[in-house]
Parts: sequence; C-alpha cells; structure tokens
Amino acid sequence: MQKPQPLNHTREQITQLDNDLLSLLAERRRLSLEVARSKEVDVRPIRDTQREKELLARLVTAGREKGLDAHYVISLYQSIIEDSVLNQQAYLHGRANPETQKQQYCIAYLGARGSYSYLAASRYCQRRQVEMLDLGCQSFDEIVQAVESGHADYGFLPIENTSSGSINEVYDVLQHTSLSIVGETTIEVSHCLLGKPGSKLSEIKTVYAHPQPISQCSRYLSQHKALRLEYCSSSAEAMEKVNQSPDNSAAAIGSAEGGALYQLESIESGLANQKINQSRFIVVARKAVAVPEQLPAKTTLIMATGQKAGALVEALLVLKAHQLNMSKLESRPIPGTPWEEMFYLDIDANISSEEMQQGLKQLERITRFIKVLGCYPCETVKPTQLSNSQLLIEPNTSKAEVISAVNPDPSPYRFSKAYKAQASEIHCGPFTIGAGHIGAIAKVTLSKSLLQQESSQAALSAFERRVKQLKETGFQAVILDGCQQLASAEAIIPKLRQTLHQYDLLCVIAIEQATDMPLATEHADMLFLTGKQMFNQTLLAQAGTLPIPLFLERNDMASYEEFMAATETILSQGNQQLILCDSGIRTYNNANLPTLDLASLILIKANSHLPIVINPCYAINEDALVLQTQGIKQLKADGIVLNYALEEDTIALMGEVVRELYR
Ligand SMILES: C=C(O[C@@H]1C=C(C(=O)O)C=C[C@H]1O)C(=O)O
Repeated sequence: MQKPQPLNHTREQITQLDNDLLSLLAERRRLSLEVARSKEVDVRPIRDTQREKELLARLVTAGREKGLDAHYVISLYQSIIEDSVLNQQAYLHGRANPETQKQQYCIAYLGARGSYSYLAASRYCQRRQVEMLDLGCQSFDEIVQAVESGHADYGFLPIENTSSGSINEVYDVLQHTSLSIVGETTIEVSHCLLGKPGSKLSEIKTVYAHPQPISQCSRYLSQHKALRLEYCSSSAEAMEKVNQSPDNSAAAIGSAEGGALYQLESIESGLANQKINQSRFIVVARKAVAVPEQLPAKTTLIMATGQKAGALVEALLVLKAHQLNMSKLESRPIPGTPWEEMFYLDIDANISSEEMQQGLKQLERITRFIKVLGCYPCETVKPTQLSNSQLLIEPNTSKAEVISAVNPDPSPYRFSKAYKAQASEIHCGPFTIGAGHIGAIAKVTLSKSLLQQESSQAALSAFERRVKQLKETGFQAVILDGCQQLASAEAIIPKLRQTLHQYDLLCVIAIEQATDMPLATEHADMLFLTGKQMFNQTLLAQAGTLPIPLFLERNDMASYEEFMAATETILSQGNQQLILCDSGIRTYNNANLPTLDLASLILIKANSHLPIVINPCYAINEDALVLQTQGIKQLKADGIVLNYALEEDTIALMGEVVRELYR
C-alpha cells in the first residue's frame, strides 16, 4: 500500500477546498439575488419548482458520475435552495417596503442573548443584512410594549413549536395589541445539555431550563431521573446560571450556538423527543407591510363568530367559496366572557388579492368581530422532492389504463367509494401513498446477529449500511419486524429509527401481538398491523384511535369481506390514515405458500378509496417477483412491500423489482 501523504498536508487541502466551497456558495447567493431583480421587473413568482426539479435531477446524475449518492446531493441542495428562495423573498419584500430599509433594527425578544428568540431575531436580521440592536425582555407583554412605545422596531414572539404545539400566551397577547404581524421565521431548535467546559454528564446534578425545552425533552429527562430540574424564565437565564455556578454540577438546556455566548459546551445533543423540532416566530411592528404578489403570503386574522350552531362552519365555508386555504386554526377564550371563543386563522393568501378582499367582506357580515392581524411573506420553503422514478430511471409516461369499476358497491361503508369518492392519499413526512403516488416499502426482519449484539456499534453500523442500500434501491419506508424479540427494545429501537431517519426513510413497526402496541406507538412513524391481528377487534379499535398512519395486513385466511370489515373497525374509531396490505391467502395451489389474490386487488381498487400495497414475497419463488410486480402494477396497486432479510444479500433483486414498479 502506498504511504498516505502527511496528515497536515491533506488537512490543508481540505481547508482550502472548504474556502473555495464557501466562495462558490456566496457567489451562488449573489446570482440568486440577481435572479430576484429580474423577477421584480418581470413580476414573476419567486419560487419555480419546475426549475428546481430539473436542477436537482441534473445534479443527481452529475453527482452519481462523481461517486456522490443521490440522497447526499438532494439534501445539500434542498438547503441551498431554501436559502436562495428566502433571500430572494427578503430582497423583494424590502423593495416593496422601502421605509423598512434601515441600517439597523432594534428588536425586542424574550430572554437575553443566546435564547432561541435571540437566535431567530439574529437570523432574521442577517438575511436582511441589517445590524441588530437587541432588547431582551422578561415577558411577551413587555415585548409588545417595547414595540408599541417605539423603543423597538420589531418584536419577536414564538407562536408554535412542532413538538409542544401552540403557545397560548402569545395568542392572548395578540388579542389586545395594535401591532401588525409583518413577518414570520422558523428556526431549528436543537436542544443540547450545556455545561462548563470539560464537565461530564456524570457530574451534573441540576439542570436549568425554560419550561418549553423541558416539555420538549421530557423523554430524555425521564431517562435521567437523577437530574434535578430548576425552571427558568428563559434559556438565556438558564445558561447564565450555569456560567455563574461555582462547579461542574450544573447544566442548562439550550442551543449549542447560544451556549457558546456563555462559554458553555455541549455535553449531549439531540435531546428533543421529536427529530424535527422547530419553532415558528412571528414578527410584529407598528405598521403593516405590503407583500408583493410574487411572494407566497399568509394573512392572519382573529374573529369571534355568532353564538348560534354552525357559526364557525359558516365562516369556514366563506373561505371555501373563495378558495382560500386555511393553514391554521386556533381558538382562545375571550377574557370576561366565559365560554366564548376568539378564533385565530392563518390563511395562505395575500390580503390585497381579490379572493381575500371578497372573503373578508363576506366574513364581516357574518361575524361579531373580525380583525386582520397582518399579512406577511410565508417563510416555509417546502423542499422540492424528486419522484423515485426520477431518481432511478427516466420519467414514467406510460401509466396503465384506469380500471373501470367492477362490481360497484353502493354500501355506505367508510372504506367504500360510495362513502368517499376520491382516492385517499396518505401522508407521513416525505412519504405519500395513494391517489397515484406509488410506495416501495421494505420489510426487514431484525436479524439474530442484531439481537445478540444489539448495543454493539458493529451491529448498528451493519444496519446502517443496509439502510443506505435500501434508500438507494428506492424504498421510502422500512417495516421493522421482530422488534418484540429484542432484549432491550426500549434502547435499541430509537437508534434504529434515528438511522432510518438519517436516510429519510420512515420507521414502521410491525405489530405481531397486542403487547407490542405501547412501544411501537411511542417510536414508530407508522404501524404495520400484521395479518395475525386482523381479527383482533380490540387491537383494531385501539389502532383506530391513534393519530399515526397504519398498514393493515390481510390475514391469510380472511375473505375479502372480512378484510374490509376489519378496515371499518379501524376507520370508525377516527383514524382515516389506513393503507391495506395483501400478502396472499391460502388456496389449494400449495398448502404452505399463500397465493396472491389478484381478484381481491381488482375488487378493492374498484370499491375502495383506501390505498393498497401488495407483498408478493411469501407467495411465490423469487424468479417470478418481477413478473408478479408487473401484474400488480397493471392492476393499479398503490405500492409494494418486499421482505428483506438483513443478513441476506437480496438487494440486487429488490432493485430490479423496485425499478419495475416505477417503470
Ligand atoms: C434562483 C431562482 O429562484 C429560485 C431558487 C432556485 C435556486 O436557488 O436554484 C431555483 C428556482 C427558484 O425556486 C431561479 O428561478 O432560477
């Protein structure tokens, strides 16, 4: 083997390369602003998702030639594009509101330097290339007063968090203010345990934190019961306390970025219960702003409806009539009038649009009170995704003919088309299935080796390698089967899930018996109720009350009617996010192997709006898999489940089948 070049030398090369990358990114940003200027002149929308798709598809191909995998290229470019779109929006918004163009903004926010509000405010100013003068406040009321009185230009108020939900106090403050909402901004909240430099987890006795981070990290804290919690009025106060503490026994929950301002280091990161933990802030100012029509806009309003039955429905019907999409609805009590509610609505529309103006006029006629709190650019940039067919092969244009209804079923069962004509589309994170969206799901039986050395790093690395392969093969979700056999499932399942999420794969946990439910519901993105449980009415009803999507597998002895009856038990409990899975039924063909019941597939597609996926792996020998997939696809199944043994290398065949599915 050739001797490697000296480490220092290689590192210098990497440093140089990183500098070049930064210069290139800065240059790309500059060009993106140039594009914004053209769009200002031509009055074109800022976002052009078609252009983004083409760009991503080209980069994925070019990246592959250089040995960079698609997943890596896409996630990098999604962040680059998000930055580009938000900068363009900030530019155009500034141009439309010249009075807001200043050298510096004085911003009132909760807490002190280092708090999440502070980070959100500094991000907002950076994007506008404005210097920030920060005015830390003790309460939301104080923030509002600072802006109302002219001491601050803007106030930052946290309005919701993806794990802990809406922040009610802020809604209450908004009822009484004369300020307008002029912007929103979302930041990634990544909670770390912050200690003095060099301190270790074993030394920590007290944790200082604001109640919000405490509730968002409840799982971590419940696993570390010895830690004593001290509530603080902000994350900044918590960090300050640790900074001032005489020894290494104190820690705070906060961001690594904020902690650095207090000379604190991260002892552990990723403390939040949810992988995606984001907080959305609204920006308030004395004067409302105009949003140029090229920008996606949001209008927030509050209203009190009449006290009669159906008053809220009537108001919402006005939105429907004007094709106004409501992205959020909150209700809060009106102080002094018990049992009366004020409703807060976020509507995806520009206040100056015709639809919104007409809608507002009509709402004024039927409400007791209505006030627009503001219209501002929407800062959520939904990442553009490439379809699996684009990732794997050329775009698919030859869609099979729509099957005409066989045996139309007029029964009003919830699964039926008579009940709901439109095909159901089930969403879970980046995964969508049904109504034309095809899904490829791998079913992984957790191997003996993983069971034996479950905590060992080697087993997890082996799992990660397989997961990477599954992602590259085109799967979107992975069913973990055999979790209940893991000796310390509580410890290992979160790690497996984290690995799957790293590769944007959903974690589906198979339910073999009723006792699997608590663990699975805690850790899974979706549940897979195995065929064995299809007749377990109690379990079906329980799954029907859950808020997460479910797969229901057909029992291999169940008739079509029994399968449908089981779906009814689930749907009647409230959970409408149901995907059927048929893995074959017993017939006379072979006593040991099930047969794929394609007649039922035709019936289900004709009679039900629910998506159905087929698992052909039990039914036939491997040679016929590709052929079988062609048949399943012709009959309009919404996807496929493929069994994949972790230790066996069947990945090439799986790849062929998935490609066939998307062809
Ligand atoms: C830069 C542009 O604006 C937006 C940002 C893009 C980018 O950063 O590549 C691509 C398309 C648009 O959504 C453009 O339209 O080209």
